Amino acid sequence: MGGGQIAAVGIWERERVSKDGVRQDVISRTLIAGRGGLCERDRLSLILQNDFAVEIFELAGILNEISLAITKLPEWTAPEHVPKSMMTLMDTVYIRREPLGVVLIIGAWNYPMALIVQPLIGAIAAGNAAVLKPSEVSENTAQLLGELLPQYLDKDLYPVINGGVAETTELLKQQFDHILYTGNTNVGRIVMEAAAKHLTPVTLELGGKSPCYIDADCDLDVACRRIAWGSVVVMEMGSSYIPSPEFYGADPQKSPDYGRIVNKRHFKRLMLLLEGVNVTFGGQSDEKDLYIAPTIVTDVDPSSRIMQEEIFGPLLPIVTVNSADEAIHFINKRDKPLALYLFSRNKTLIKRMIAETSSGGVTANDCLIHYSVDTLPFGGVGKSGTGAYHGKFSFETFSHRRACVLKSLGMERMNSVRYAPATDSKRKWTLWLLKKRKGFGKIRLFTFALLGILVAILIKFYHV
Ligand SMILES: NC(=O)c1ccc[n+]([C@@H]2O[C@H](COP(=O)([O-])OP(=O)(O)OC[C@H]3O[C@@H](n4cnc5c(N)ncnc54)[C@H](O)[C@@H]3O)[C@@H](O)[C@H]2O)c1
Ligand SMILES: CC(C)=CCC/C(C)=C/CC/C(C)=C/C=O
Repeated sequence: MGGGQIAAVGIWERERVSKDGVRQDVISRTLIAGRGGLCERDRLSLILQNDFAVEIFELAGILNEISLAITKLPEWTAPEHVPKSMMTLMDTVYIRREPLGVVLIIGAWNYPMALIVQPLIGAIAAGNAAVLKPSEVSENTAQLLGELLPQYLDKDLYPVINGGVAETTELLKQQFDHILYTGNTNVGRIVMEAAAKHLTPVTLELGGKSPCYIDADCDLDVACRRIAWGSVVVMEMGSSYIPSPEFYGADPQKSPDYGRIVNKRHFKRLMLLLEGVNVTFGGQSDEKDLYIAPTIVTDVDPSSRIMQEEIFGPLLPIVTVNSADEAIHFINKRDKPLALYLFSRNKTLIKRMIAETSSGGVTANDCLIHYSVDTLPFGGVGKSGTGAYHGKFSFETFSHRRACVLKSLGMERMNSVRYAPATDSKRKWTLWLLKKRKGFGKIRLFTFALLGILVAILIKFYHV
């Protein structure tokens, strides 16, 4: 796709969304159209085999966010009236959310549908056109998105560009109004560099290592089950780390619920991480089947590869610490993670660990749940990412907040205090007028008007 074509899409969209009434109608219809398309389970199941995982981890979030956006759109797009200073007391002061223009959404392979469509919902709700670049690693979903979306959404406004590094590199040369990228930190740098050439703002949804602390005061059985579930969900793999057949039977390779490594490259990468470490559970693999058993590694050296690199597979290294303080120190010595998981019965300790560390999000006594709450922003901090989305935060990410002050041409006497020639009295009045008064939002317009008139009389009286 050429830059001209993308720019043209942006201009047309900007014109089309410039009237709020039209905008809401267009957006609602677009979201509803998308919803119909994505609900078509018969089409999806052609390619997506594991219905439970697809429905719960990919589609549920998408459908809930579409409903939320449709319901909340009038509220999100309404002008937001804000507290005023004395100087703007008689003016209309508000924030207007406007579309940014044309945004680029680049997805990763582990939730290939959700990582493209969830940001897209926010982009559409905010009134943007969006170019979509699904991950080529999950090629079936990429193909499905390429086939399905143009059937339900305007293909000029929401084109799907499929391809690999070469195509993404070409796309990144174009000028966009925002880029949301999900993927690894190294490519995150490439995306940010390309965006910087056009001064394009970015949301980077990156990764890294997310620590999980298990306190001595904990129900280990519950913690293990929830951590096992969390590992499964993130890795698109499946097995309980508990040495029991509870989740997947005696042989996870035979379980229909247990996934496979996404491709040979990732299989080899994971097997390399296992070299020279102490495997205490699992470790079996079958390259032809891209299968790696759920594996626990203990007595890990913090400088080993498995502790340095992001894993993204069914390998769980366990580091023993002697205290919560040591765990906090361990976490703070490393890059700020995308997520932090804390398991303890001690609520005071959980609050302390949250206060003394930093991460994109936290879930206590479970894994990943903060991702599913659409009233929470989802994103990283530091090396795990910049910016956030989900629910209203997606809408905000893809909106420009335009500061609007609408004055009348009257009240010139009050304004005169800031005009030359400067006097001490004018200086004092101006400083007073610039002060923000608490509680203005609750005072009625009538009281505002009275106050304004009073100020004007005082200023006239003092001949400033
Ligand atoms: N923060 C989040 O929400 C989130 C969610 C899922 C995954 N992740 C992170 O994503 C990573 C896994 O994804 P991945 O990076 O292996 O995914 P990936 O290989 O699917 O790549 C992601 C995207 O980057 C593009 N890309 C790859 N190399 C590129 C290059 N040189 N130049 C330009 N574009 C390029 C790909 O085409 C793809 O669309 C992990 O680090 C994981 O933690 C983060
Ligand atoms: C549906 C429930 C209960 C949780 C959602 C879990 C989920 C899909 C997490 C994904 C988190 C994510 C994108 C991690 C990054 O790699």
